[in-house]
Amino acid sequence: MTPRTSTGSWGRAWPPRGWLYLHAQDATEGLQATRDHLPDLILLDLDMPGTDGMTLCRQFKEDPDLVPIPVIFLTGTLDVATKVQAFDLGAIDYVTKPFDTIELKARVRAALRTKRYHDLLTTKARIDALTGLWNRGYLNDQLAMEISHLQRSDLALSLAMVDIDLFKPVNDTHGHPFGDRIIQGVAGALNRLSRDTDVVCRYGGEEFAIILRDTSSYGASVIAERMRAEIETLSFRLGRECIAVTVSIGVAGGDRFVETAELTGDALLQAADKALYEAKNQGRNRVVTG
Ligand SMILES: Nc1nc2c(ncn2[C@@H]2O[C@H](COP(=O)(O)OP(=O)(O)OP(=O)(O)O)[C@@H](O)[C@H]2O)c(=O)[nH]1
Repeated sequence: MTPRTSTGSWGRAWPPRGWLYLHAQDATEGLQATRDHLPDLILLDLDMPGTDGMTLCRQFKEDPDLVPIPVIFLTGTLDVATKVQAFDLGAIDYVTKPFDTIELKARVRAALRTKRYHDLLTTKARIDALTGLWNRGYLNDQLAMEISHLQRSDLALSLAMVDIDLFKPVNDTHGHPFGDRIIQGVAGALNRLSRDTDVVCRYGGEEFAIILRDTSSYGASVIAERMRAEIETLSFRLGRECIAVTVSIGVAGGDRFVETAELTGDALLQAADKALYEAKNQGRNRVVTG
């Protein structure tokens, strides 16, 4: 059964204008709707046909994709032990029926505000300060998530590791601040040449990693070659001098793994890293697909 958008049984005052309200009849439908729509907030009853609200809340909180979504229990159950259990499971609020619509809306607004702060902090903690790209922690999380999605679908996934060639001499000759400008310039080019759905990260130092969603290893090698060629044309001015840099790129695709079980984030990272090492060995400024 498909959850419907509606004004629910709370009359015309609900939902407030501009909010989309999805209504599910039971836990199975609720879990599916939550996975499909990733709502900003969940209002959850305790007594439902089949699985009860407490069990469903535990399922939300055990799923890495759903755990950040605030859950407000909306129930007729008044006893303190149940309330404590709900909060211990991760609920953000507990409202008992009959409730006042104005108060409920205020509690929903407060929960959404808290979620926005949480999202903002989470995002900030995952951004590399020098380049504005995602950092390594975010890459690892996204890679794990993408691979788990991949194992449930037919979509492709590739990873490219990009490393600036002979960067140490650039730093040693022209200084660290100039080296930083080059890292920023290369980061900007990688970002420009990626699709919105790609995840471009600074992996560390002068190394970058790009998750290419829905892309075969062949497609990824074409994109990587485009990036390599573009970066080669960049020129960084320092006084009267113009400095150019090149990058080596290692590409690994999920399609190269015969056994799906062997495809993990670490395995894809290792395969891309091995290809990068090979690109360096072959003379740098090239793309190698593993
Ligand atoms: N300016 C600057 N330099 C950095 C940063 N992080 C790492 N580096 C420098 O990047 C250089 C990396 O050098 P190596 O790992 O020896 O590699 P490379 O000289 O690029 O040589 P190949 O990778 O073999 O082509 C080191 O000198 C690091 O100090 C940073 O944030 N800013």
